[in-house]
Amino acid sequence: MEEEEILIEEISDYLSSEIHRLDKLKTVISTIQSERGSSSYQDHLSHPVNQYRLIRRFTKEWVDINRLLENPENPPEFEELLLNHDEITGAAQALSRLSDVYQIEPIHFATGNATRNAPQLSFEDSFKIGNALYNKQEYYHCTKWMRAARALIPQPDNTVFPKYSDLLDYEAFCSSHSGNTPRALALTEEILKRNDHSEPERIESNWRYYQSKISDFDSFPNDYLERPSHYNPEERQRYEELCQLGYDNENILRDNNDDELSCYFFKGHENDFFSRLGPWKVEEIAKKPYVVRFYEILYEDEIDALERLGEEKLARATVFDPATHKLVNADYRVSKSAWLKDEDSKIVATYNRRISRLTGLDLEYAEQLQMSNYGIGGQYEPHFDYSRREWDIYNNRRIATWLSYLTTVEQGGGTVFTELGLHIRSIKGSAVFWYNLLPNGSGDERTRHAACPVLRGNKWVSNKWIHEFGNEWNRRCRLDEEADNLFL
Ligand SMILES: O=C(O)CCC(=O)C(=O)O
Ligand SMILES: [Fe+2]
Repeated sequence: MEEEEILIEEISDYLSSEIHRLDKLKTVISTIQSERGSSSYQDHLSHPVNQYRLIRRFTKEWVDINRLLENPENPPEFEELLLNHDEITGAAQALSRLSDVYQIEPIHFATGNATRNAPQLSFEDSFKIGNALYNKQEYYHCTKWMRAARALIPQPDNTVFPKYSDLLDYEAFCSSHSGNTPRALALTEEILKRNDHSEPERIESNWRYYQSKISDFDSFPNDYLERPSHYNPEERQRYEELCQLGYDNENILRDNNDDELSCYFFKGHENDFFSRLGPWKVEEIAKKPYVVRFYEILYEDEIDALERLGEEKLARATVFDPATHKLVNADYRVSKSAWLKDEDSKIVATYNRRISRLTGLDLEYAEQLQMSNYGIGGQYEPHFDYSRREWDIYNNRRIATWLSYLTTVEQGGGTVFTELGLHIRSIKGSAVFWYNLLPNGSGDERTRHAACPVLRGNKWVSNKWIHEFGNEWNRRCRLDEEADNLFL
């Protein structure tokens, strides 16, 4: 009887720990299920908040599940899907970038007011994002996310981690490091008043420290936060203002309305019978320099095929290790671009021929077709497409760019020309063309441009960079004139 009693106790312990384990598993899996929602994957992931949450699940919830499954005989194998914490940091930085460029306060991301039909972030998520930024010493953004977490924390907070006082503590530290010590002091005083922090001595010593630093700042407004400066603040501001045109009112395309622009049907170059029979819709976007958009330049099935080819190459680049011929868990960031050759598909070759026919330019020296997919907050800061390195200047630079859009982005994700004051929306099936070099061969600085971060949607573009060589007769060297139509 005694032996049996011990056995019963042991089995009961075992049972209750197993029940506890299974309960936990159940809770985690149902959290995951509820976050996944019921819309299509494409639609779901068009929201940056959902992209963040997917990344978070593979650093937290699935890691927990993996641990909870340690004993059973046949656990599903998914270790190679788990992400390390850098991914959360990347996502936190991306959300903060969106917050800066589109002037959306983190609390609006958290409450679902940032994009149409947006999901919400919990206070834990806001804290986690703030914490990742704290670890990266990005105190300006850390302050904002901690503040959002504080606004969202359930009250009273006895059962949650972190507690309200912990959030105050983080926010105080980040405020102080972003230059607002009076704010840090006020927040620390609030912690002391609450009298529920687990390290009261540390909080008191913080309070003394902030107090000692404060005298010079007396007249600071309480919630003042200075945004860290950028290496080129004026261009940065122009870039952000132009990007903001793509946030909501999609009809506004430009803030510069000086040129007389028109739309026309383009019947092609001499001997282009194809275009004469089926002219192309062209919209002039700027005259000097000449920038045009072709509409309906790619057909639906071509777009699908190009995206598929691009995706295959992107996927291979991230998970396939050619040295070992094995699937590897790449810890470097996912590359965004893939290059497509004529031989990859008839569709690529056909499209390249079309580009050549419409621009009147020879593609023998052109680069392969580049496919780019922008991830969470994906962007490309202001740049020139032509090289400005000394050596390259005499060596076959990119004379022109043919930029195709394979998706329509719901919010954000336009291309902006910072010198021209232009915002070009990403419209599926269209392509924008411009010359990067003046007819005398020097770089045209007015072509400085950038890709705005994708706020909502999925952005696929493709670049075809056409070079000088082979085009000596197609676009002749001239000293004084600039291109003011497609064939100059
Ligand atoms: O994606 C865009 O809108 C522009 C991309 C770009 O400028 C580039 O890849 O050079
Ligand atoms: Fe570019």
